[in-house]
Amino acid sequence: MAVSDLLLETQGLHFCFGKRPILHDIGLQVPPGSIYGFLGPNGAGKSTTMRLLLGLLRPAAGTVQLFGHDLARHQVALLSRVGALIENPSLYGHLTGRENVEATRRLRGLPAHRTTEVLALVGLSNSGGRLVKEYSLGMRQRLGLALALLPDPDLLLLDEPTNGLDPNGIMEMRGLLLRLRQEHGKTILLSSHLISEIEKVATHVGVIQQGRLVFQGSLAALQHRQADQTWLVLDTASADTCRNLLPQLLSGALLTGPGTLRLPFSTPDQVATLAQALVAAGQPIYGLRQEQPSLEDTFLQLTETSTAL
Ligand SMILES: Nc1ncnc2c1ncn2[C@@H]1O[C@H](COP(=O)(O)OP(=O)(O)OP(=O)(O)O)[C@@H](O)[C@H]1O
Repeated sequence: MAVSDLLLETQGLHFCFGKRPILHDIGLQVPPGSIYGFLGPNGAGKSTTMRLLLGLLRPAAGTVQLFGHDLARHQVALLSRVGALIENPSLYGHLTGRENVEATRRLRGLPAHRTTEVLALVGLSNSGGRLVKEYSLGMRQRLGLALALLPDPDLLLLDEPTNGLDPNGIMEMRGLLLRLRQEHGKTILLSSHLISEIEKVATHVGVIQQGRLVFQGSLAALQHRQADQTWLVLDTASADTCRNLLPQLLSGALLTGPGTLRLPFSTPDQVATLAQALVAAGQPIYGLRQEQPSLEDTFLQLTETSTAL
């Protein structure tokens, strides 16, 4: 994709807290109209990156381009087109949902009809008259999103928007994000440490591990990554014993349970040889099968093995 086609792009972004390097050479590429899942384990650097994107922190090196312009040079104008939900939204519990939206709307000098519109957008039209202290966590998150949507931004930056929500709240948030993209043309960058929450909504994915981007591309490309990889999974009585008895065949195998070993599948002959060797060594075979890694496995592999990249 040509550089100018990207709605959000960072180049060579570095950041340190004091002397401690936190982000290394982050090059995000967020296409317009995408839902970009920014994935990484706790402490990987997702929130820090999002703070840089919002101009809340300054990079040690590198640039942030929003809508084709340099954030450092046009911060106010560019951020007026961005809505953000970072951590828990600050809401007034003693006011109603509608009053909370009204307070922010007035502060920002936006037209009155926006309050009704954003409440409808996040599905809170009927609950707008209730006090926020009576809201569920899911409703609070959606109200936070309503505040972010007030200026009708082109880009939404959402930091772990489903964190702490129950399955129903997660489903509602997911439906809402899909609608915002499909029906309202929003581009959304959302962070999460769970691939399961991203894979149902994202069109694109960036995986960050220890401050480095270790994968970036379409969700299909991430799914494709696992397609050419197959595992051979052995269920037996004692995985450890098998590994000790057959070091040549099983030295590269991963113990995934007391009686389960996983190794890269190569050929059908490998299966036959292993089966024969196990029988000869007096070890039971409860199961010997080929398995395709799930998207979650791929994500775990990326975030476990990429520390040296
Ligand atoms: N204010 C701070 N001062 C010093 N170090 C910090 C500060 N904030 C975050 N860090 C460190 O920076 C690293 C990245 O943190 P960050 O919050 O960006 O990660 P994250 O991917 O958002 O994780 P989480 O999912 O836990 O929020 C972590 O090692 C964290 O300890």
